[in-house]
Amino acid sequence: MTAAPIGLRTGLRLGRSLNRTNNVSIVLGASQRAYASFRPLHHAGPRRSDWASSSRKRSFSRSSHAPNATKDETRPPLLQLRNAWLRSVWAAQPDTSHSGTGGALDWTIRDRAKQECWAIIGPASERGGRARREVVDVSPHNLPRARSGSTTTETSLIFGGPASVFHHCSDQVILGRSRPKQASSKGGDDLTAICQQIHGRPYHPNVHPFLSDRMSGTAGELRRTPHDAIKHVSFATQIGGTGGEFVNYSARYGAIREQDRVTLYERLMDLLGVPVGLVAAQKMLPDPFAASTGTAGDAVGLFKWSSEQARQTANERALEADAVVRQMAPLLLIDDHLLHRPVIALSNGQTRRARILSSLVSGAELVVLEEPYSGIDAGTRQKLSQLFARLHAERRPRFVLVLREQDEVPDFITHLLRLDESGAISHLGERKSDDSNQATALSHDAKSEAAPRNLPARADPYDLLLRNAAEDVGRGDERQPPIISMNDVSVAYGNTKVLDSINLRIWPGDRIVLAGDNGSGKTTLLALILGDHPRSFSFPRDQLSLFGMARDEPLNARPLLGQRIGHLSPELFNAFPRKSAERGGLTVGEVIASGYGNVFARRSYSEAQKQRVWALLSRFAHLVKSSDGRTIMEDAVQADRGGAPDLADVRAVSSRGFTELSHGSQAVVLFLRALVGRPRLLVLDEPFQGMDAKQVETIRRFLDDSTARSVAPDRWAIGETAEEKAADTEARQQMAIVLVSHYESEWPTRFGRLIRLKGGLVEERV
Ligand SMILES: Nc1ncnc2c1ncn2[C@@H]1O[C@H](COP(=O)(O)OP(=O)(O)OP(=O)(O)O)[C@@H](O)[C@H]1O
Repeated sequence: MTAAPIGLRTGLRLGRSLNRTNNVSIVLGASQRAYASFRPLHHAGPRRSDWASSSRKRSFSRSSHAPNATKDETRPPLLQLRNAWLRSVWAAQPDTSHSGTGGALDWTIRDRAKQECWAIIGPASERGGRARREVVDVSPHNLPRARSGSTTTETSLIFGGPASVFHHCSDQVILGRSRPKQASSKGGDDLTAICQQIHGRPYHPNVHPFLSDRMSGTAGELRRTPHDAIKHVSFATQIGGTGGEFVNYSARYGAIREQDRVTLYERLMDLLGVPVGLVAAQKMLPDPFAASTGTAGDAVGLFKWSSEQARQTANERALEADAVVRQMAPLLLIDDHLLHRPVIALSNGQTRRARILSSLVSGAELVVLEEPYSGIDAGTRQKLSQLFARLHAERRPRFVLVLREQDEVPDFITHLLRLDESGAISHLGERKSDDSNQATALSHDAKSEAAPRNLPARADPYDLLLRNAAEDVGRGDERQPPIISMNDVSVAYGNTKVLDSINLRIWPGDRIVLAGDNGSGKTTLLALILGDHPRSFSFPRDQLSLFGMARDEPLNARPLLGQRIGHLSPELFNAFPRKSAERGGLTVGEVIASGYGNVFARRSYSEAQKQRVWALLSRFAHLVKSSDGRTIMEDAVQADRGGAPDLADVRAVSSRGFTELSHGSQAVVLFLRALVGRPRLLVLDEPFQGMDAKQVETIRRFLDDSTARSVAPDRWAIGETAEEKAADTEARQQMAIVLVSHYESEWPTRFGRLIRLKGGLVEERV
């Protein structure tokens, strides 16, 4: 749930490399003071509706193009694909208005506001995900080439720039990105640079017909590039670098470095072409909000205006940009406090909203939102849906949503492109009346967070938890010393209180759901429990005790704590080192074994530890799939004996390279890593992200069966003898578990405690 830097990928400009000098500090101080006293809200900036019409007057504005100028029927389509060939999308079933055969896709997205809004739905599996990405990012290579002398509309690519150079780039031109995404080979940086120089020019009117008038317009301000007009905001799980290094995801809890203090407001202003505050300082530009010194010094110098008039002009532009930011931010539930918070400090959900805001502020005309609801709390999911529906209906901008198959489809979606596990298009066209696909989930009571994800229907998870609590199921053993104890613990950043007087005990055997809206303090609380938060060192033992000791006790040193706590979170998933096995990366078995001591590298392990890794893996190996979606164990079983898995099968899975696995399988392996050392506390923060329904169900069943007073016989016990198995069962029942999930439907059925946070306070306690 930690924040990631705001979406530079969505078009925010990268600042110049930081060059801190004494001068910068002086100017920065001045600009911050000036800005602190600056209250641009009183300024009568254009209303959002005026904003579009006044866009041509304003040099920074990139707002939508005259929204209602054309009738729906005559509007050029937003997307028109003819005979596009997609490698991963191997089959398609035509319907009346859209068709595809084999890998060749015909698909039109018309600009019909309320009547047509598309979602692309694909499974989270590696193969399904690849097909999904290909549909969003059709590459020029996939479109048929122009036939010489042909007049047919199948002429698919028209390059305004040097096509040959462009052709070599792995450029994506269709729905999502309109600029080179990555350079695939050595020397790619050069290619990328060349492509970036020309990226505005190549475009294909048949693919994005709605851009035609912009491109042919003679007035300078009409000549918008696809890059300006189409934004791709991706929240899909990003797997970290392949260099094998571990990324320190807990850095945000500590003192934020000066250069990382850039606020959301400063990022957004920069996006509108108005660097202010720290961004201005980093770019070594004068700050338009800085008070004029009125001295001759204004005429010269790196951080000075050339004249008083230049300063005034810049100030006026800055005020206009400020008005735009402040009008749009509340739509995304971003208030003044959040606007002025360092981007790095935003919570996961806040970061996602900020990235959507950046695409809106930039004036994009078509925004492709990938997995916009994951990591977002139920209430906000509902509000976001209402916002998207309203904006799409008004074409400010138009949206295309990319969803996983387990996501709910919001009501305003009228058309679907649905891909199945194998990459086949199972539906392309209007949403069928019976194709509700959990759409009603968004209209559920927000507090219940009930948003089913293709999981079997069952009793209301919240009611189930209350019943468990009443029957003492999922409740820890309070006769034993608590594992974690917090008394009146508060955490504040400056004046912002993030946790407020928290009192909490976690007992052996507890099964706790930690709930709360985005920004309510869950990650911060977990960071204290995990001992990752620097503040955890400052509390005396009677305020914060981890395993009966203060955090700074030698017995709570990081490696020792790592042996007692198993942990999985989206941040750990993203940060885990990934290097291919050929380059010395970890195998599946080595990743699981790295859970002993919670390290992120290969170590040597005892024979007993290896045996446990294999024994644990044997229970879950059937869930481990390679990146092409094939179950490794099944392959082995089918090819060899067709029988139950034996040690050879398990070893085959264990020796596979971790990076060879699908996303969901990597998450399963990291779950086993968290378990392997028989931790006394298991912290599972959104553990199911990226897993398919079968993987989620199996892990949930494992958690349920590991709860004391389980009704099911323990089929997960590990050991040779009955005594060993009993000891293993006992250890799992004694393990306390804290789970965070924004989806109630993912809660295991035998949890018996709930802590719900709101604004840093405990709002509900079961
Ligand atoms: N270094 C910081 N400076 C200022 N505010 C911070 C800092 N770090 C976190 N915050 C704020 O603390 C609040 C709690 O953040 P936290 O990440 O704990 O929320 P969360 O409940 O985990 O949210 P989410 O569900 O979105 O992940 C947020 O409002 C966040 O902006």
